[in-house]
Amino acid sequence: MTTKIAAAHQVHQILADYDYFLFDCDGVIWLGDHILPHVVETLALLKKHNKTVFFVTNNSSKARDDYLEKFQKLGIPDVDKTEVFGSSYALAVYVEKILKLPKDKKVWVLGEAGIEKELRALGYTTLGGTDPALVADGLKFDASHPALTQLDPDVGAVVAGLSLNINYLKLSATLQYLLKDNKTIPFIATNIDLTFPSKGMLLIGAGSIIETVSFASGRQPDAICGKPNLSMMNSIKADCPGLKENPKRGLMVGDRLNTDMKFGRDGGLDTLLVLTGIEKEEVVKALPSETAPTYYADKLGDFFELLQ
Ligand SMILES: O=C(O)[C@H](O)[C@H](O)COP(=O)(O)O
Repeated sequence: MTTKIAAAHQVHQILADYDYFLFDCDGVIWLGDHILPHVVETLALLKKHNKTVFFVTNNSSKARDDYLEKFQKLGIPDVDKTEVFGSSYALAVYVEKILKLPKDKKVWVLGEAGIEKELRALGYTTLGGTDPALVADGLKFDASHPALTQLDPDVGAVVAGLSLNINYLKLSATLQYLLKDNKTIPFIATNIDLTFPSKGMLLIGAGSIIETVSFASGRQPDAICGKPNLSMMNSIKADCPGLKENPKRGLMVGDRLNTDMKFGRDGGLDTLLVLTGIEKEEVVKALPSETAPTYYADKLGDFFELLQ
């Protein structure tokens, strides 16, 4: 059973019950480059009430510094890098801390600049990714392309995420590394979102791209670093002892059940689903209590609007 937030007294109750607000971004804060209605005012309201806010996004196309620019551009001021947790950053930390990939090993990237930047910031050399040789204008597929025929022997990990400039060459080159050395090169993914909410439509999500190379290689990723993986939650809790001690004072706000809501629930937080991204109200209302969000709302901006 879930409760719809539709009245001012419910917003007051939420402000009284929670100190820590974790926000998903695509489909909650913005759709592409469009900020959703009254999000700026809602975030300002939370700051006014001294709430702690984190932005937790599975979108790996940007690094944390790029997100700071995006927040600024969309009129959300004063976001600090420590408040932004992206799957590109989570993946880079995984490669360094969990996989312990030596820095003289290279990383093959199926994805965008966000992953490359976060890996390079930790001292890794990346291949693939946004390399212009793989996306040149008018490039026709050629099975003798060096990306397919001259595999780099120093590649020690294959990472995959949202790839907005995907093509057959990039997918096929990724497949070569996944098959190489009897399929032993570690395969790390950012996230499992099958679709990507954009203004007025759904686009192909990172999960669908990763599924393509998984299917072709017969391999599943060795790790998926974004939501709902709890290593991201543990990093947030490590930076926020209050949330760690009392997760029930935390509210995870998202638009997708199998990533955002599961992430919040598994982390011991209460959850709020907004209907501006992936899920539909009739689905949410019919969920059994184990998977239903604590609350749902038409949009995040309702917090502000209901108090007017
Ligand atoms: O396909 C993807 O990577 C996701 O749909 C998308 O970018 C998720 O971002 P989030 O909703 O976590 O901000």
